[in-house]
Amino acid sequence: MKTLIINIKQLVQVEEEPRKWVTGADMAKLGIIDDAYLLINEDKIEAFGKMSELNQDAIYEGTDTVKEIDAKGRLVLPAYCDSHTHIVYAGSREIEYIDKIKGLSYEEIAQRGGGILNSAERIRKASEEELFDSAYARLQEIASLGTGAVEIKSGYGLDTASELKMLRVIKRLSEETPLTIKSTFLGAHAVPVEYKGRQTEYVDLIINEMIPAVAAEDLADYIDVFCDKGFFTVEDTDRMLNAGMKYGLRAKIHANELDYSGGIQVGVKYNALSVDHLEYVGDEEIAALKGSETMPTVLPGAAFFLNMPYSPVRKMINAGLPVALASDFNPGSSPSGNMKFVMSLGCVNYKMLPEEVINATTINSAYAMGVEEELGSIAVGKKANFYITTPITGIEYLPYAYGTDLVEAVFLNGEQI
Ligand SMILES: N=CN[C@@H](CCC(=O)O)C(=O)O
Ligand SMILES: [Zn+2]
Repeated sequence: MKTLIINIKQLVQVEEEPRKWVTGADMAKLGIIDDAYLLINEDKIEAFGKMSELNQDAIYEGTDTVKEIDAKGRLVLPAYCDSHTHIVYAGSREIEYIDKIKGLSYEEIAQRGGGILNSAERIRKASEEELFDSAYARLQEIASLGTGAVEIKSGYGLDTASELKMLRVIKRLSEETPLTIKSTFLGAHAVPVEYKGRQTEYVDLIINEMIPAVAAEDLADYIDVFCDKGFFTVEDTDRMLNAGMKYGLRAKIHANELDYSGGIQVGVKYNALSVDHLEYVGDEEIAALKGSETMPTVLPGAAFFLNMPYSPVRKMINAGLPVALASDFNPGSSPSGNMKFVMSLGCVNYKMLPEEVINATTINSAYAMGVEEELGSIAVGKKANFYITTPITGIEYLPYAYGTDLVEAVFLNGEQI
């Protein structure tokens, strides 16, 4: 079955030659075809181009069914790739939100047993079924907002059985939803209460028990560590990434959210796919990232929600680096997976241009979750994951109208959801 979309006002993020990522000044460039068509064959992109070049007869030849959609006045963009989320969780944390409004810091809330440990207590009590159902509903919500691929972390279990439970839920989500899902083991998200004061022993548990168990069931694509002040040290991180590497788990880590933690450097040392958060980035961190294969990933929703300093995105782009943006959807620091709002925050708070935030949430975030060969742009042979907007003026309107849902239809694997 083929789907032909005609009269597209702007077909956005088209690539004749697929790239792995977009860096530096190129981030402000975007392939756009005005007055375009897009042809889908089953679950893949078969062709695209200008309406004036469309040969309808050739498309209909030898095909029984061609579904035609007239997109007059509308834009078509590749679905977002959200490369950093914690979407499997039990219960919201609006009480901490109030504590934050009253002036408590993220670290103070964590020290009082709130934060990640609060979510850990709840996830340990929750059944796999409950976790699946709530995460499934969140995935449906983000898919309706235009997200087609998502990375999901464990990290609220903090004991072997509960971490495995979370990862099994992620596996089931990837089997039972049309979204493309990558799974990350984050046993080193925080030290659980029962290991308080015994951090090294908890790290030993992760290395000797959790990582082998995760690998034995083939439950994760990546390994993550929260390498930051008050959480895991560079030495802990080094040990865990080294252990993960032996089981084929590439690093994708939380780094430099709370301080110049050394997380970026240790991530690059292990050829991490991405280092995420990056509120504290100076010349040394930029030098470490230059020439590496590691995607600097910024999480504007978390910095906004926690009222944190903003990552020096402009400085990184000016230094020629690529930058990805992700939602960090989680109950504590970013209770939203709305990638259009992430783009708006990128523009307003990080002075990124609309072209830059689109690159950062599509091709670059696809790289940051290891799916850039199949997703993240409109290119022949790539998976047909895209959305059609409501009638709008152009790409600038997307981040500008920050509170309006402008998604009219979402297609994942060639099918409208
Ligand atoms: N910074 C570390 N971890 C999460 C927060 C998780 C939570 O507070 O529950 C993050 O990415 O923001
Ligand atoms: Zn996170």
